[in-house]
Amino acid sequence: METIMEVHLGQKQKQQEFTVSISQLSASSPTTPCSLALARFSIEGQGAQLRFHQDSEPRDDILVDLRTAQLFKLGPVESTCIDEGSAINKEEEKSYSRGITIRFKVEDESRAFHRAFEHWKTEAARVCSGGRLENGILACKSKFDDKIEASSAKMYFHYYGQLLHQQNMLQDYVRTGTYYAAVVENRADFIGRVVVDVGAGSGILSLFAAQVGAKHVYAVEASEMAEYARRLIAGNPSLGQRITIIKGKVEEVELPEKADILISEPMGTLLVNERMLESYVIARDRFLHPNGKMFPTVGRIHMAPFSDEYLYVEIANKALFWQQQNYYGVDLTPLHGSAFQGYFSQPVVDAFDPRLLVAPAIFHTIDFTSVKEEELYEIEIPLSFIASVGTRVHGLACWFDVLFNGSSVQRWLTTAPGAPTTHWYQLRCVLSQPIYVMAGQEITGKLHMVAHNAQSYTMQLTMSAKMWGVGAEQGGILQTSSCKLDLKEPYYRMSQPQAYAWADQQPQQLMQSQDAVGPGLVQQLSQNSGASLTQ
Ligand SMILES: C[S@@+](CC[C@H](N)C(=O)[O-])C[C@H]1O[C@@H](n2cnc3c(N)ncnc32)[C@H](O)[C@@H]1O
Repeated sequence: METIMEVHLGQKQKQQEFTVSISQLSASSPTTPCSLALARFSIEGQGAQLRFHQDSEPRDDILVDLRTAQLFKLGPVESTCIDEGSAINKEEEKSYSRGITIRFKVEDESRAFHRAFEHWKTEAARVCSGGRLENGILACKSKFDDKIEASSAKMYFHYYGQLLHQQNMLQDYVRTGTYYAAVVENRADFIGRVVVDVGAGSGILSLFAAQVGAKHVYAVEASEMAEYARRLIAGNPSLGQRITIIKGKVEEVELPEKADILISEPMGTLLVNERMLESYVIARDRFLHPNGKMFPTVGRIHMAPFSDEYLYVEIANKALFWQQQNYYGVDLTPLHGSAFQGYFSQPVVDAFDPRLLVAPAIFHTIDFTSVKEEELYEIEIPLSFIASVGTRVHGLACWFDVLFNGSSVQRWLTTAPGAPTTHWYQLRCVLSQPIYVMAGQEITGKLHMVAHNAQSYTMQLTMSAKMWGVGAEQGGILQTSSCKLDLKEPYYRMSQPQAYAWADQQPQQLMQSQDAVGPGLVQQLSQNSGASLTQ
């Protein structure tokens, strides 16, 4: 039987109650007489608290700040709770120390209360950032909320909450087929194991894990897609009985046990867009046993300079509109420069012919098993290439691949140019000022990416042509070009006609299935491409 647990701390969802008898002693008031109260633990919008609700008005409730409170056993059925924090309810004095004597009916109840107290104290410490608002209310924010703008997160999870977008990913057969193959070929990594599916979406990867014999899969999904996943799993009962859908962010939910293996599809454009890799790494630190496996295990960003006159002219021409001096009698030219730069600040997303690359590619590796979440906030990649041909370099072409480092089979999922196209396509950063190179000349530079709170990156690209020929050993720079781009605002060029027909000219191995495509072939393609460049 499948279950759905709503675990989203910060909302009124987790509660536990005990009926007890209490009396209160505080610095400002004498001991109160014994009275019956409902002791209720909760993590709410107001923070983590223990509320003693007596028969009277809710405003007479006694609220205890679980981050600072301590509980001592006075006897088998009697305990005292010391609260040394500031008042949570604003009517109370701002700073105090008070004791609440609690009497239980039976010893078992006392034990259960102590256990719950410890559990909720741990929860309180974990979910509360420690910030206290002016009105004395605890501000509980998760790591996700701390770094991501609420409006961005809202749009993001709204997008993934729709079946049409999940379908788009499911219909990327290169993507989904490679995940399936990686799981099936490495069933030994899943049989009898506890699995966490990080950002489960429709639940497809959880179902794959259950198919190959996972003991239990916890499928964590923050968007409304969790409900659809529950329905999909209910419709596949033989697998669904080993899957638990948990609606919430991986940064916030609690799981009943640690995982042997994480499975996830956290890759965005250029691998890092959407900043979901950070959630994958947080999930690793929160849920994975030491030495547990991660599918995928490693990701690589590949980069190579390219030459594409058609693309350059197309982008530059977009700004021509602003060259008009008489647009209904208005001179638009003062804005031409800004419009021109604006178009070049958009990374171009499309599938291009690998023969446009003018040097063998280099790559930057991110090991998901060891990278620290903070290391993904800023990524700096030094660039160094040797041009294979003399040409105009229009910018940097980028793509990524990920490795499933299974115990039985190592499988790569690649988004390389020339390999079967995925829904990620490839990405090109186009320089507004191209640079000229000769065959054998060194191209240096830097790709600097800084994460922003709209779940993406600002990119700064610099490319330089180094001195070449006589005197080159002195290492001077002949020409430099830079541009700043926002990975969040790409130019999706897929609907545009491609300027070249290349399918029938590809090497035979490119026409073969994804099985044949690995990082070795990607390198080979990149090496070949420069030599056969046609402009
Ligand atoms: C790229 S989709 C992959 C969906 C599914 N695993 C698949 O392979 O078809 C990523 C999913 O992760 C979810 N997600 C992203 N960040 C998350 C987070 N911090 N916590 C939980 N789910 C998250 C998104 O809502 C989305 O459904």
